[in-house]
Amino acid sequence: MNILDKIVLRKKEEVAACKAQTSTADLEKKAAFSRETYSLKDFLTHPERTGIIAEFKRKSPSKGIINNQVTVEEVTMGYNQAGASALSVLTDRDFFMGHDDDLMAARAVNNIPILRKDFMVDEYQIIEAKAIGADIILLIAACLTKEELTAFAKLAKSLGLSTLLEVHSQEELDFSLNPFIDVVGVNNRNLKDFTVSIDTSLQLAQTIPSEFLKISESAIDSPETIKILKKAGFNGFLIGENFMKTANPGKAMQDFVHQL
Ligand SMILES: O=C(O)c1ccccc1NCC(=O)[C@H](O)[C@H](O)COP(=O)(O)O
Repeated sequence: MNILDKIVLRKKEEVAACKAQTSTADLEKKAAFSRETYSLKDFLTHPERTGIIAEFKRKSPSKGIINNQVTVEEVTMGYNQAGASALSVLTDRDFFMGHDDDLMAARAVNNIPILRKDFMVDEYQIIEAKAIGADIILLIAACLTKEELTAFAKLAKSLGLSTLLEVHSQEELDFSLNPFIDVVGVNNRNLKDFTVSIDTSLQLAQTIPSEFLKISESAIDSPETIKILKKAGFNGFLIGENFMKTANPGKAMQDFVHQL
């Protein structure tokens, strides 16, 4: 079984356990559920923001521990000050050492959009995302059917959340677009075998319909790569490891941005 299938299998068990503990009616009573959300599209195109979606990621299946010596507050505030258009916070525990508490902590100290970076397999998680203070959900085409992608994005829209659709191939792009999607992300990492190539973004750039903003995700490790991706038409760039592997990820992003 590949890693993505393992993650999805475990996620379905986790969600079933959460549902047994906390109802959606209880989630809807949380204070964050009623807050006004920030729009990913607005912040990606804001002239004073960089287009970078900066990720808080302690660990990953491909790299193991990246950094577990920093706090979510210091890192996300550093990213915000360095001009992030949005924050991405991993909430998956078993494979990424994330937690819902990390997102809530980031929410408490930041006023820019936050992506709940997790593997969405059930509508319950979308309601939960709103209840913990997220503004954006991620839908990974490789894990979902066309019907699920439409239903999940439609629910997100009805809650005021932005949807980032993630694809890795032309085939995924062809079946997964729907009118409720806000932004299309091309993941340069093959989540089944961990190989990475920026060419994935460059190849798909032209075939993403122009009504969608587009972002490139993963393995972005230099300002030169951003310049190439911008030329290819990308509006946003999801970066995790390149910043998180340093002792001060916020400062690393600031230095990176100065070279753009
Ligand atoms: O990063 C992994 O190893 C991974 C493995 C399996 C599923 C998802 C995975 N990563 C999620 C991501 O796409 C990245 O965290 C994100 O795009 C940032 O990538 P990077 O800048 O390379 O840390």
